[in-house]
Parts: sequence; C-alpha cells; structure tokens
Amino acid sequence: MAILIKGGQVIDPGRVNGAADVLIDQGKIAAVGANLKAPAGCTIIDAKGLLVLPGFVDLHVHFREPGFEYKETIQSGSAAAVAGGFTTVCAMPNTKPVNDNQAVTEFMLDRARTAGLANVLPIGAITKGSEGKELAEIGDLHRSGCVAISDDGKPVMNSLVMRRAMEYAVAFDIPVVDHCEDLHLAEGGCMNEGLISTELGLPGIPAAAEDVMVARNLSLSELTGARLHLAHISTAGSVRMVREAKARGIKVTAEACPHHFTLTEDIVRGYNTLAKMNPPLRTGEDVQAIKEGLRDGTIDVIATDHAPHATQEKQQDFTEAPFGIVGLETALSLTLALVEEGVLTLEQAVDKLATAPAIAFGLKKGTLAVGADADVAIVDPQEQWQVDPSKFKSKSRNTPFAGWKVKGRVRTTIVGGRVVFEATPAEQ
Ligand SMILES: NC(=O)N[C@@H](CC(=O)O)C(=O)O
Ligand SMILES: [Zn+2]
Ligand SMILES: [Zn+2]
Repeated sequence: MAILIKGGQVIDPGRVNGAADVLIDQGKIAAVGANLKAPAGCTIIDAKGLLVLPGFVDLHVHFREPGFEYKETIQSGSAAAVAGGFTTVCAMPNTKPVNDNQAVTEFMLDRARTAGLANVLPIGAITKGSEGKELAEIGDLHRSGCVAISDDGKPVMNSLVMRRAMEYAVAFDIPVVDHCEDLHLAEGGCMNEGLISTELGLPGIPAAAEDVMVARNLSLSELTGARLHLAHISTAGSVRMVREAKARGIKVTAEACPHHFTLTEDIVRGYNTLAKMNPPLRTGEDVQAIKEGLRDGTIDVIATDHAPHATQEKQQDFTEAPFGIVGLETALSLTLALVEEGVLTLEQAVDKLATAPAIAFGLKKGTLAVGADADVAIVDPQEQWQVDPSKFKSKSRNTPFAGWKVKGRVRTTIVGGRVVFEATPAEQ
C-alpha cells in the first residue's frame, strides 16, 4: 500500500534538504518533491514541523541471540532499533555460540525475518569462537549474508591473524571491523586510567591500549589494501591517527558512540556500573577530540554499540560488572544535542546516523533516492522528553542516561514501506 508523507522537512544528505513530500509505493521510495498527489487508497502521514529522514543505520549492536536471550533477543532488539529510528542494524557475533559459521548467521537472519521490524544484518566472526587463533570460514559467512567481519568484544591480538583476515576480506570486498584494545595493556582494567582511577582505587585502561591497536590496524590496512572500520573509537590519539591515515589515502572508516561524545570518566565517581563500558569513558580532552573528529569528517559514523546486560549483572562491584550500555533508544537525542551545541549541522548529523554508515559497509541503505528501499524515520526535533528506561523496548535498562531531559524524538519509523513503529500518546 502507498504512503504519502506530507509537508515535512526532508533531509537526504548531499541530495535534498528542504520542504518536500515523500511518496512510498511497493516498499520503495516512489517520489520526493513538492505537492505530490496522493494516489487512490494511499495512507497520508502529516509531517508538518517534522523531519523526514532516511532510516538510521547502526553498524554496531549486540542482540545477544543466540545464547543470552535474557539480555536481548533479535525481536526485542529490533523493536528498540525502530523505536530509535534505526531501520538497519548490524549485529555483532559475540553470541553463544559465536556467529562464526553459516548456521548461526542463517538462524539470526531467520529470527530477524520473523520479528519483521528492522533489517538485521549479521557481522561474522573473524576467528573461530572469536578466540583469535584460527580464521573463521569467512567466505561462507559472506555468502550466507554477513556484511562485515569482527571479533568485537575482543580485539584480534595476533597481527599475523589480522593480516590474513584482511587478505580474505579484500577478496570478498567486505570491511574488517576491529575492537581496538591491547589486552596486555588493558589487563584487569575497568575504567579509563588516570587521576580518577587512582583516586577511586580502580584498575585503569590506558588510552594507549586503544591507540597502539589503531596504529597496528592502520598499518595492516595499508599493507593489505583492506577496508578497515574502527569500532567505538574513544581517544584523542585514535582521532589524530585516523585523520592522518585518511589524508594518506588509507581505506579507513571510524565510528564513535554517543556516550563517548557526551560523557567523561567523571561520572564513574560513585562507582556507578552504568558508566562502565568498553572502551571506557575518557577525559574531557578526548571528548573534545571525538567531537572535532565528527565535525571535520575524520569520524564518519555514529554507532550505538548497544550492549544490553541484565540489571542483576550490573548490580555488582564495579570491577565485576560487565562492560556495556544500551544505546538504540537514546542515540538520536544525544546526536541532536551536538547539533544544538553547534558541533554538527543537522545534515551532518543525519549523514552520520544514516548515509555514511551505509556507505562504509557498502549497504544499499541510508538514502531517500527514488527507487531506494522505503526505510524512513520521521522525527520531531523539538519534542522534549525524559529518558525512562522502564519504557524501553529493549529487554535491558542499562543506561547512564536515565532521568536525563533530552530533545528530539522519533514519531514514525517505516521499513520497506511498512510502518513498524509509531509513538503512542503515552510515549510522548
Ligand atoms: N562495549 C561494551 O562495553 N560491551 C560489548 C562488547 C564490545 O563492544 O566490545 C558487549 O558485548 O557487551
Ligand atoms: Zn568492542
Ligand atoms: Zn560492541
């Protein structure tokens, strides 16, 4: 059935930015322009005062299925995604079993189809069991639908293994995504290493644990010609190295997470385990560098690293609690705060949430061009709301943003021409 989205401000980065109607027919974008006529029987959505955007593409989520369904399922994760305006998400392989083979990939795709909400694209493991030793069947993973490879949750510590993985990735033209952390330098750490970790008596993870692996990966990408995508960069050093590598023509893209451009290590005071994630929250200078990297294009993508954990798991000592926070349902508001602050233009923000991630992974998504899949987020940029984790669609509530008053809310999400999320009055 056709849908006409009328009277909104359409932002399709690099293509359209202004008042326009959007016509959807048979799951595709059929037309974008002024005063479009509604075909007979067409549903009309009034988007006056709202933004009409390509659905967001999250290159980094953890949906925990198979294996940890009490934290999140593909169904609940997909519901959280579309509630946050994300129409496509790439699911990391640190499930149980690890997604290092075709059977797990097919299972995930099947669950995603049953959920029928977001497009869920699996990321295959680089090594068997993500143990860092033997390469997974990268060709099989690619053929069965994995869009990238990563051992996220862990780095690939062995540089020769990483080199070989990159050589395979070149053959299949898929990106290699690394969680950059030198495990020896990070050993036992649970927050950023610095004055605050000393003051709190908590073991630290130095910025250098990330930086040395970023440097290594850039060298290996240069050596092999592989497309390198750096997950969740958090340090000023990473930003500096990526900027320099891009200037030299290395095929690198980088993502930053909302928590890393919004919060500093200061909120770990009070031993709040909701402020524990990997990489850890860093210093004010690092946050500034991340913002500058987003602004000048060094950091291409905003990704959530949506990492659900159960309440009882987070209710442990700071050193014991698992790393990670949920992010799908707060990412838009935290990104729009950067627009409010003057760090990004609105068009840049949409680019980093939708267009650039699709390009980084070579997905035919993140655009409202005629003929594209009709994946659309309709957003009220002015709506103020308070983050209430009990209302999350995610199964988990582990966010440090509970109680925050934020601005910008998804009103309607459309995937493949179907309305899959509508904010109800209770959610306003
Ligand atoms: N980011 C996190 O703190 N945790 C992630 C793993 C990861 O992204 O490295 C998780 O799977 O829980
Ligand atoms: Zn990671
Ligand atoms: Zn992750």
